[in-house]
Amino acid sequence: MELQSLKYIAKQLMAGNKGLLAMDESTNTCNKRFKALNIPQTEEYRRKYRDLIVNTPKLEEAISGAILFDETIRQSTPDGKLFVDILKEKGIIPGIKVDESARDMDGFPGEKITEGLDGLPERLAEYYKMGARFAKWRAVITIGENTPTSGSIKANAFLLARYAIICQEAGIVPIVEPEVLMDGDHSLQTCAEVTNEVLHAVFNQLYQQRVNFEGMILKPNMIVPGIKAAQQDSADVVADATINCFLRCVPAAVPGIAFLSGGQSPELASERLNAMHVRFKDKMPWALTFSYSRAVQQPALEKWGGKDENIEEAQKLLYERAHINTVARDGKYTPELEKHPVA
Ligand SMILES: O=P(O)(O)OC[C@H]1O[C@](O)(COP(=O)(O)O)[C@@H](O)[C@@H]1O
Repeated sequence: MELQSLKYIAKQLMAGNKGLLAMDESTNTCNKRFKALNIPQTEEYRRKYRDLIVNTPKLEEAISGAILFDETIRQSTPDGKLFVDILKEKGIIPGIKVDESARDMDGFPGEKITEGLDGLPERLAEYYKMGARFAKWRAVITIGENTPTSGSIKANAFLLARYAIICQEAGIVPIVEPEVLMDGDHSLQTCAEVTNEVLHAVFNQLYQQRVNFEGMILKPNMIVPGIKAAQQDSADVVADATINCFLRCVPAAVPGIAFLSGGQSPELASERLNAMHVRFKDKMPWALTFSYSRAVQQPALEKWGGKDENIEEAQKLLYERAHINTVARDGKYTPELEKHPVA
């Protein structure tokens, strides 16, 4: 595949102050989130919810690309318009999650492995025809007493790299997502050490598998303490730890880094992204943005609650959260913005 077109897509995805919208929750994950809010866990309700998202007014002002799930890329509005076509008309580039989710890793208690390479070239060819121009694969790394092991880091990194080169050969920009989970009570320092090791392993494998760094995007975790850690560090500390780690591990040829939110609150995810832009303005070789699922969608999902009469208000909240993150990408976020998100 011509590198020029991969580079062009990656550049468009990272353009201006926009970010990526992760709306690719697998059926299991989506149902889990619906269940917590007593929303029926059916295909029709997942369709209704994704309909609400893609039809959110002004979404394209804040979002450059949207990652879809296989079920979603085939879905449409009640009058038969494919979601993927609605996104394209808005100038939002459609993307597709192609991994088959993380599952328990055989022989490695407490760790996960993400698979999904079987038939990938054929699946990508179909998604390309449907309009997808980028893809995503999420590997999961768990911090525990005896984890992560080097065996699981290597296996996940290798699979990420094979996925990435297969995408590039199909003309699709791979988003490479090695997520070090926030679960647990570990310190920020531990998250930094593990993330450092994981990113080195991932870029080593990407290099060995001949992935073009110019034609990919990295979707990493921020370096944060575990959700149950006694000490919760400030946004500035998180920003310094995260960007200093990336400066050591992520080649300058990579055009963009787009964060997952990983269970941070929407406010923290915005505040931390902002701190990185304030503290490292003009010092980062890559574009840095968001690719949040929960930290952008959660307030809207809660407002919707499965009820048609709440769609408009939920869309407003979705747009506001996406907009706030564009402000954070400009390094202009203030907590005040939470009260009056759109001037
Ligand atoms: O359904 P899965 O494979 O568990 O993925 C869950 C989510 O993780 C993400 O990669 C990141 O989501 P968060 O921003 O909520 O952490 C999303 O793109 C995806 O929807």
